[in-house]
Amino acid sequence: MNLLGEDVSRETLDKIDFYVCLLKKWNQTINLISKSSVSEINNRHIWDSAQVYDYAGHWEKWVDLGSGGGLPGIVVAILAQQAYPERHVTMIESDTRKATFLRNASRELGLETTVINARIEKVAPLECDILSARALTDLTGLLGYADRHMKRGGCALLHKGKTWEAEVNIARESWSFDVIAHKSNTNPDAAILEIRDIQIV
Ligand SMILES: C[S@@+](CC[C@H](N)C(=O)[O-])C[C@H]1O[C@@H](n2cnc3c(N)ncnc32)[C@H](O)[C@@H]1O
Repeated sequence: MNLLGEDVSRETLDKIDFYVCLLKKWNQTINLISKSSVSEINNRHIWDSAQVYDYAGHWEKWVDLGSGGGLPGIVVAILAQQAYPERHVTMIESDTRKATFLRNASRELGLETTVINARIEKVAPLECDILSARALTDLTGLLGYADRHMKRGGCALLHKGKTWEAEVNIARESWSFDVIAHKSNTNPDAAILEIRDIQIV
């Protein structure tokens, strides 16, 4: 696997394999990913999540909203761990059983993440460099969350499905922002939206 033009180490790939094992095991009792997607877990979830890492550039503080089973929060933390141990990932997840999974998986994987078991809108502003969210809510809602938790000059990297263009147009009614749409490598209809300079209109 190649990210940012760098080869990913054997150790990192082994951690990703271990994370996949944990996801599959816990998915038998908690709905972390849809049962129908388990057979395609690497492409549908792991490499799909890993794409945001490519677009992040330099960062110290990453916040992933509505992390569920750790997509993309845990994947990003694994990718950063070896080369950039000073980088920190915080995950916000309101479902207590999923938050327990995130804490447990982080411990088993040796990741120094922070898991906040609360609603995003109730958490005090986190001032992050990078904010991510996958399969959480529409773009207008995500921009409200980003405005709360991203620091000035920060960047939101948002997984969006085939409605992304319509969502951008609707969001422009409430927010002004700069956006670059990166075509998804795992789904031709989907995009990773790189969003900066968010301001309410
Ligand atoms: C559809 S899942 C997506 C999970 C993961 N990001 C993924 O791509 O598989 C959305 C997650 O966001 C959480 N969630 C929804 N609204 C939330 C809120 N306001 N605050 C915190 N977590 C929330 C849900 O509990 C759920 O785990």
